[in-house]
Amino acid sequence: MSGSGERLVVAIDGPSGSGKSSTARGVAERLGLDYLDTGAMYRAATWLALHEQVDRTDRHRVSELVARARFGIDLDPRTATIAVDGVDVTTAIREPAVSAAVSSVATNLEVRHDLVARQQALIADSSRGIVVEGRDITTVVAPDAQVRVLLVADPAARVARRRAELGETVTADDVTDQVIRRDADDSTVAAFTEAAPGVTVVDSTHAGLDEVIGRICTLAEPYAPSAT
Ligand SMILES: Nc1ncnc2c1ncn2[C@@H]1O[C@H](COP(=O)(O)OP(=O)(O)O)[C@@H](O)[C@H]1O
Ligand SMILES: Nc1ccn([C@H]2C[C@H](O)[C@@H](COP(=O)(O)OP(=O)(O)O)O2)c(=O)n1
Repeated sequence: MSGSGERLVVAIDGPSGSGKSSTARGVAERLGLDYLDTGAMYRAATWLALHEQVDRTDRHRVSELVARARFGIDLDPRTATIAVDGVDVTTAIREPAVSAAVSSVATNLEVRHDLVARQQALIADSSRGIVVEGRDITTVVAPDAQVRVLLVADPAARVARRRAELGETVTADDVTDQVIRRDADDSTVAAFTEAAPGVTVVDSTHAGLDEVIGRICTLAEPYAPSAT
């Protein structure tokens, strides 16, 4: 399991727009590790609930639907595709409708229990070592990871990044909803606003992507002799 010394596990948590996905993928590519985006799993569960038109306030129905679903998760950081019951949803899970609804599924504790178990199984099965990113990786999913990072950035920087990414497709209010409101909702079930003991805080507000990737690779160096 993670932390036992044989396989490197890098756990990265942080709020929306802090740079988790791009940073985690970059670290995984540089160190030759697998990559798991746990947010994509909550998004895929949300896509399924929307697709099946299940009432998301009916928490038990949503969790039953998710429990029956087969997730196809590609751990290659260069591709990182995700499928639900054989349907590739890699692009669909980034749609505004999924972003707006995902917190209602991510705050469903039955769904969390199910997805955390699946994430831990994927980590246990990774023979190369793995970079895992989300909101509760350093605290719940892989608290014994050798490298544990809380990636933060000022709210204004996070909103600006999301805005640049989404472009003309969304309004300023939508972007603020996707970043600030969603973090407030998500932080009711996962502690990603403060670093847990032993977790290194990395602030990306004024640090470029390459610099942030480099800092995390440096933290991993003692555990990955081939790391640069
Ligand atoms: N250190 C950084 N400096 C500037 N922009 C960044 C940095 N890290 C990521 N980004 C950009 O910010 C946006 C959001 O990054 P992303 O990795 O999706 O964040 P998260 O997964 O935390 O929501 C992307 O467009 C990404 O290229
Ligand atoms: N380990 C995780 C990962 C994500 N979530 C929630 C929080 C978010 O609202 C959604 C989607 O996460 P995602 O990382 O894709 O969100 P951002 O791209 O950072 O905006 O899932 C969670 O509760 N626990």
